[in-house]
Amino acid sequence: MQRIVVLAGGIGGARFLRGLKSAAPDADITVIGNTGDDIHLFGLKVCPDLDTVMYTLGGGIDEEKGWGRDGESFAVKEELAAYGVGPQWFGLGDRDFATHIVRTQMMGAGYPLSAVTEALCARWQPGVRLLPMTDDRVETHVLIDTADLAGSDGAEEQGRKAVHFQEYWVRLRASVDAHAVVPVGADTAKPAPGVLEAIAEADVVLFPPSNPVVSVGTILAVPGIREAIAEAGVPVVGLSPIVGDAPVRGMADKVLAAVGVETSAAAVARHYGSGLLDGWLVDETDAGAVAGVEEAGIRCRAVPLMMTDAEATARMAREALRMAEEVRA
Ligand SMILES: O=c1nc2n(C[C@H](O)[C@H](O)[C@H](O)CO)c3cc(O)ccc3cc-2c(=O)[nH]1
Repeated sequence: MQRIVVLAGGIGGARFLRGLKSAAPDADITVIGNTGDDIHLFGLKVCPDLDTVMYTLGGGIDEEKGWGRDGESFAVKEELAAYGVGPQWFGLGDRDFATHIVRTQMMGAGYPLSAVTEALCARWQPGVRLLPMTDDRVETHVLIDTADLAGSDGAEEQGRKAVHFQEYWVRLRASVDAHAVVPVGADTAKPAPGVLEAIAEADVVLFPPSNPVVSVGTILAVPGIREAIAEAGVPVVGLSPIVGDAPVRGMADKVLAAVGVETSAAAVARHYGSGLLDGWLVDETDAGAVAGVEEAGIRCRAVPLMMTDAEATARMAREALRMAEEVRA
């Protein structure tokens, strides 16, 4: 049986995984999920990327938004607002709240996030083994100018401030410049149980079209994970989240700029580098980038990369697996 390890962020990773499951129905898939987006709200631990993968593969996702539960209502959020308790900019629905309550309760009882994730997945049956990248607390913070924060009247001394990734992404809609992206806690985090073992036993490692900085980049920032992938000696193939010099969805350009990477399919491949990446798929629109990526020592091909429907997404997954076989040969 083919053993596939996938490093996944939120929506892009989850949708790609759906395609991968249909392209390789018999494969044993382990997903290493980003937890740098996690946030504590109302006393609850919220894990957006793990939940997005779990709900998407388990059939409980809001398909239109790509995050949160289907058939959602927002009574709790409205009641909290009536008490003047925020933040209101983060849309937690009633059904979703139940997940965070169960998670927080189990963690309060001493279970690590990896065990809690397994327990939540017992209900959702995502058809993959979903592991958080770490059981330790990692929080991605984004450094912005204080002048860009609402409420700043410009009179106070101007400087820089680190805000939680979700505040940057959801409240500020990544509308202001990011000067740095810091996965706080990553440097001392340990890979969660099973992560290094899954990588060591993998036949192929895939980077879906997830955000290279705040999703895949954060997972790679956990000491030991990047090294394990580089040393696994198996094909590592990625799919570009950048098509035609713009992110397919989300605002990846903002955080790419913060780490000094141009928003292009070729620049993202070079950012990962040939020491990590063996193969890279770019969209047909970016066929002109293929030669440059190959010059950087990474096998590259242009194929359709828009996850417009299940079949198109499955084709992308098949192309990634085919490229892995070519690399292996
Ligand atoms: O744009 C939004 N994204 C929301 N997301 C998505 C999420 O913040 C980001 O898209 C990811 O963290 C990026 O990978 C949620 C995800 C959850 O699991 C639970 C609640 C939310 C709420 C929002 C929201 O209000 N607005």
